[in-house]
Amino acid sequence: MNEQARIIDNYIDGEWTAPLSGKRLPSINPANKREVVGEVPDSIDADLENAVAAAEAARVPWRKLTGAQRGALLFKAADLLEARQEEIGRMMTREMGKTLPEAKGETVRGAAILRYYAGEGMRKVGDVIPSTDAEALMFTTRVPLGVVGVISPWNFPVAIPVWKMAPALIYGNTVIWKPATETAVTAALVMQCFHDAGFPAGAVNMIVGSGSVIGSGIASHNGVHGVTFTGSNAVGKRVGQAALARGAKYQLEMGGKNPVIVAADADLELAAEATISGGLRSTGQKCTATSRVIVVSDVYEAFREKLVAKVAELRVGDGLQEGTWLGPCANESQLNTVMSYIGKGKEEGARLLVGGERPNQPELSNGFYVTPAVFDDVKPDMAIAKDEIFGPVLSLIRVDSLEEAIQVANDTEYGLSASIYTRNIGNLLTFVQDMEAGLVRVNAETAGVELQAPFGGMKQSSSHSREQGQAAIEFFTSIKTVFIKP
Ligand SMILES: NC(=O)C1=CN([C@@H]2O[C@H](COP(=O)(O)OP(=O)(O)OC[C@H]3O[C@@H](n4cnc5c(N)ncnc54)[C@H](O)[C@@H]3O)[C@@H](O)[C@H]2O)C=CC1
Ligand SMILES: O=C(O)CCC(=O)C(=O)O
Repeated sequence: MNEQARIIDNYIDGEWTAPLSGKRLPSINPANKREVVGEVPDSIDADLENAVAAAEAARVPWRKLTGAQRGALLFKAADLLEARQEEIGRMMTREMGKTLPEAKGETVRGAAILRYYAGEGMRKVGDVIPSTDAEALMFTTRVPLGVVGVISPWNFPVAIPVWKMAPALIYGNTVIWKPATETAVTAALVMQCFHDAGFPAGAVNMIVGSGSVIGSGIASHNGVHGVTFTGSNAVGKRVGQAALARGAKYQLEMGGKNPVIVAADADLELAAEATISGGLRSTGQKCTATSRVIVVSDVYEAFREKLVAKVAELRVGDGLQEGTWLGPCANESQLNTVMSYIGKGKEEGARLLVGGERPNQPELSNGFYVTPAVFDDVKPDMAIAKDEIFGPVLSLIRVDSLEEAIQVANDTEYGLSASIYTRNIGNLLTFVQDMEAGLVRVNAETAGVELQAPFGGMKQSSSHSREQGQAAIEFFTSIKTVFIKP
């Protein structure tokens, strides 16, 4: 990697390697589309072949290290990531727009994830099970899948790939990582931490290129034994089908249309703050972002007034500038999607109360900015209430009772995260029991994933698998049942 010019290479077999196509794609600053942050590889199948060969050659020696030895490398990578949080955070902000405090926070979170999984190298991997044969010893152990493909999106350029790569590596797999091209310079800085930590050649590799060539190539390559993906539903399904067709293991983490329910007894101040933080931080570009705000009629007007007043105060701007609360959309196509949903919302009869416009300050004119929007009078069958927008758009939906609130909240093809604001124990227990989501949160925003707990969705939000915490071992290993007789 050339640090000065930010010309990024692939990382294969322990070395930075130029793409065989000789071609690179620009990585653009969404706060200023004239600023090219880096030139990143536009790789071809032959680059992927080299990475698969390197990961395959490394896989037995890597598996044969002890968990403690692998863990020591993860601890080193964590220290480097943490020490470089300023540089990595700034690059993340320049590549995808989230504010610098969020970007640095995410980098530190990456270090915490690496440390958590470093410790996993010393924990138990199986159980002793009584055999029906009195002389035999029967137990389970776990073995790595082999070569794991990691396909990651641009919205969490550090945390998501790290929460996939760290468990893959600690359990003895080798890795081929395809980051999103939009954030591939940040990815290269992460990769440099693994390199500097001293991982053996081939244990972890990075190939940058288009999804249709490199992403799809990983999903369908017979030399890749497991594929873990986070991104859109449309692509996730294709990845899953390609892996299934050749008998590989796969894990998909996809969209959400996450509701917050505001009950009649809610602390409205807290609920409004959490709706804003959960829905609009990172410019609404989280799969756990709040987008449907379901409010019981007793407090509807009072809550709406608080919410709109607070949203109107949020400062949109360059994520590197102090005081910016909300950066631009990550890329032009994301901005176009958001603007088209704002148009659809108006056409379908919802009332735009605030935001939803391109800001008119001259200093923002070259960025992919949109002011945070709140729609009123949203009906559950409108597009803005059904589709994942992945932008700073909140939809207020009025209901008459908690029962109706939960029914509306569940009326979606997604089931990732949901939250409720209430102080009534009956309400919260009903919500916890009846809500169809992988993550349910009471008096807390819908976003906010803890690395030591399982994370994943129901319905179309995931392949029904879970990531993070102890759950990760289920994907990244296979159980082997051992029966031994003297
Ligand atoms: N669940 C989540 O965290 C995310 C959801 N999204 C959703 O997806 C929408 C579009 O965003 P995109 O960046 O276009 O997401 P995407 O699903 O196209 O991209 C995610 C990753 O998959 C790769 N990819 C693309 N096409 C592929 C293919 N045919 N085979 C294998 N890999 C492929 C991409 O290069 C990237 O690394 C967003 O508006 C949002 O709704 C996007 C990013 C993250
Ligand atoms: O809310 C978070 O911290 C993680 C969200 C996430 O996984 C995503 O947006 O893809």
